[in-house]
Amino acid sequence: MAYSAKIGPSILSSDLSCLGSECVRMMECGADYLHLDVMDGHFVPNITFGHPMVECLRKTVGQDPFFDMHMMVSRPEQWVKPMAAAGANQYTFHLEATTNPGNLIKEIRESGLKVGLAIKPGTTVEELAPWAKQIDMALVMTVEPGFGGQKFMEDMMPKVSWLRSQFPSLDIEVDGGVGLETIHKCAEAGANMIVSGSAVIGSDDPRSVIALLRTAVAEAIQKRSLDR
Ligand SMILES: O=C(CO)[C@H](O)[C@H](O)COP(=O)(O)O
Ligand SMILES: [Fe+2]
Repeated sequence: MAYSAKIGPSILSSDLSCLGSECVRMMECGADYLHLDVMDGHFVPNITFGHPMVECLRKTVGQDPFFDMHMMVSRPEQWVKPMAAAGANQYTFHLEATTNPGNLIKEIRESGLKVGLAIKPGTTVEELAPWAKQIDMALVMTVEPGFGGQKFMEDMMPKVSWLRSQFPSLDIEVDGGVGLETIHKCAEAGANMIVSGSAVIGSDDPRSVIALLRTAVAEAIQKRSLDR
């Protein structure tokens, strides 16, 4: 099985005045990667930060941590090169935000980044499927994008199961309301890249939460491989 369990804290719900040290803290607590939420106030009704912040975070955390950029922006084409120059590793754009996903995938790759493709809750997985063989990761949103701390949408799990059945080695990420109460649904459905914001950042013991999330996913992966 090509994919493995990876936990990527979303720093959206951390103290935004301390983003650098929060990123370092998450890596020290065992995070596999960092999920950085970029919002432009247009694609979603909220604003976070852009590539200048990413450049500063890269300087603070060093070269190793993998930055998965969740681009909740209306013109994703505009930020590929700036994000690559700032030190991003993966550029995850929304299918709903572009009329030419094929061209954008090509641009992202040519900039040396991995490609993630995200769908909002109202977008069907069949719309993502034609691109699945060209991307590194599919992101199935489990909340309406825009804010941390929302309730997990369990009715998104059939999308994850279907993707896992059709693309057995694809990295599949879930994002929104994922924590210790909801991880088992995600893991059983076949998600392997787990974004968790408030459940990790808000915990007194983020190290344990990250470890428990990873174990749940790793066990589901092992079970799936034994069932095959
Ligand atoms: O993309 C996002 C919101 O649009 C965030 O990554 C997500 O909401 C994570 O936070 P939480 O785990 O608290 O839901
Ligand atoms: Fe996100």
